[in-house]
This record gives sequence, structure tokens and C-alpha cells, in this order.
Amino acid sequence: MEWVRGDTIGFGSFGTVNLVLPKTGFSKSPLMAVKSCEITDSVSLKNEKEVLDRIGSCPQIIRCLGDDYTVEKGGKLYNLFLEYADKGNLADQVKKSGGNLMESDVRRYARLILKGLSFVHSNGFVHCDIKLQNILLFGNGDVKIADFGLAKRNGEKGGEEQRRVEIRGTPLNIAPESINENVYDSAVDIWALGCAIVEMFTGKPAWNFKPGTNLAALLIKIGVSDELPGIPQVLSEEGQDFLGKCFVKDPKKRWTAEMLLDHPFVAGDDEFVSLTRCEAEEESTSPRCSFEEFSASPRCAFEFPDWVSTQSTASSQSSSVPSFSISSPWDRIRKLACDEAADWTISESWITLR
Ligand SMILES: Nc1ncnc2c1ncn2[C@@H]1O[C@H](COP(=O)(O)OP(=O)(O)OP(=O)(O)O)[C@@H](O)[C@H]1O
Repeated sequence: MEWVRGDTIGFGSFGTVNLVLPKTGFSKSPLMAVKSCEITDSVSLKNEKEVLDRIGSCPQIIRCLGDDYTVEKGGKLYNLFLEYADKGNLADQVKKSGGNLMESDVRRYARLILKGLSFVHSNGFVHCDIKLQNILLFGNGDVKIADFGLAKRNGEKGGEEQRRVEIRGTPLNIAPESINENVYDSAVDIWALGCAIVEMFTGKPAWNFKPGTNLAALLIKIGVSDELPGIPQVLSEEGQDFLGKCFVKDPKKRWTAEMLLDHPFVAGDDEFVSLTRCEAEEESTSPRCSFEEFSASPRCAFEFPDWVSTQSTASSQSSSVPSFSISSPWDRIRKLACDEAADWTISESWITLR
């Protein structure tokens, strides 16, 4: 397939995301996104493709449209094609909405994310990296879970052997059992969903970690202490009860996605969330090519005729999944919090372990 690499629309620890544009001018062809990384660092992206291919189609899961390789700026890149989410990610949406969302919107997003998680879990997989940046939004109101680079089979332990641990996901949303026992069952996604709901509602991460404070102490708090993330008291009783079912330290007692879908907090229909103030202003002032001018998304990358690959203007970012030898939760926490063991990148209260 020939295609043109368009503007960069996202950066992640495993790659750069660009628009995929038609070769010749404006076209009624649908837009795609392409996630690219150097071939030597493509384990995560290839895992993402494999998982998306295996779990199949669901309205709340981003669709994979194929893959290919290109040579750009002398380097060989692996490219994963995805349907393009024209409204960006939910973290940005929260910011655009003034820093937090109304409870009615939080309920709707929670319901749709749960539907996606229920589908992923029923197909035997765990996402392992649920956070607002990985929830993508569409102009037609669709909400889809993306970034399956860290996804794994339910119950699969991190690493090649039990003594090795891979820290997958964002530490602030990491479940206690992942810190303590390197466990990544479907319950970890429910814990992370709870953290994401707190963040949607308050605009702040569920665990308050300030740069310069003690990361080991936070990991001990999450993994070993009895302390739970703070449940916003201004949330409705239903919302507080829902979060109480997500924030159960014992993963066996935590509610499943299936159970939570019956919770009154997420009852209701999936009607489209109203535009934020900023979006409404933007809609009325800025002329832009409307998504309606494009036809439906293609089912695979090869449905794009007459496209040509050009050099990327964006540099690829990549990293390998870290792994450490561990012997106990304390050992694991010490290694997680130790600068020598990992590169903790702190940005806007988020920590990414590379
Ligand atoms: N299909 C898409 N359509 C529109 N934007 C996208 C798409 N995929 C990714 N993005 C944007 O790029 C950002 C990074 O993408 P993604 O999280 O998939 O990359 P990653 O390298 O796996 O990141 P992470 O550091 O979370 O592992 C997203 O938060 C989103 O803003």
C-alpha cells in the first residue's frame, strides 16, 4: 500500500502517531492514523496488532486496519494503521472542558469504557494500561479504548518466569496486586478504570504524586497499606459506591466489568456527550474539513488506493518494556522506585516508567 504520512497527532512511549493522508489532494477517502516505531523497538506495536486482530470487532475498541514497513530517513519503521479518532483522547477532552467533567459525562464515558473492557476480558485479554490518554473520542460520539501495546492474556504473568516482573501500565493507575505479586488479571483494568473515573471527575490523578516526593512511599501505599484512592465526596452516592467496587485491594473481591455494567452509576443510554464550551466555540468559529466529508473508515489498510509513503517529519520514539528480577513486594517496590532501575518520566502529575 502507498500512503502519505501527515501531521503528528500523538506521542507515546512506544511510538509516534501520525495522520495518514491521501496521495493526491483532498479526497473523500476516510482518514486513518498510523502508529510508527523503529523496527528494532516494535515488540509492543506488534503485540498491539496481534491482540487487536485476536479480540475482534467491538464498537468500543479501536479498529486495526493493517500494518506495513517503510524506510524513512535511513531507518526501517514498523507502521500500524488504526482508525482515526478525530476528537483526540479523553485526557485532552477533560482539559478542554475546564479541568474536569460533569458527572453525567463521567457516567457515560465509564459505561462505554466498561463495555469495551467487558469485551476485552470476555475474549481472554487484559488491557493493562487503562488511562485517559488511551481512551479515544470520535465526532459521532463513539468512545474507544486504544493502545493495546501492553495488553496480555488474562492471568499471564509478567516476564518469562515468575521471578521477573514487568511493570506494565502507568504507575499511578497500577493495581496493588501488580505491585505486590506481578499479577495482571482482568481486575487490574477495573482498578485503573476507577482511577480514570476519579481523574475525569476531579481533573487530578487518583493518587496525588508530586515530583520530588517519595515514589517508593506511594508504591507502598498502593501495594501494601490499607489506604485507597480518595473517592470524591461530591460525587453522587451511586458514583461513590461504584468507585468502592473498583477500589477493592483484593482482586478476587473487586467487581468485574460484567458486574459493574449493571451498577446504577452506569445505567442509561449511550447518548452523545454534549460539546464542551471550548468545542462549541471552536465549532462556530473555525472552518475545517468536516469528518462527514469522509466516508466510513476502511476495514483494512489495503482499501486505500493510490497512496504513497513519504518521509516522516516526526522522530520515532520508542522504548523497551523494562523488567527486573524480584524476590518480594518490598524488593519490587524498592526497584520500581529506584532511579537506577528505571527512568521515571514525570509530566503533569503522570509518571511513565520507560
Ligand atoms: N487512532 C488514533 N486516532 C487519533 N489519535 C490517536 C490514535 N492513536 C493514538 N492517538 C493519539 O496518540 C497518543 C499516543 O498514542 P498511544 O497511547 O497509542 O501511543 P503509545 O506509544 O502506546 O503510548 P503510551 O505511552 O501510553 O504507551 C494518544 O494519547 C492519542 O492522543
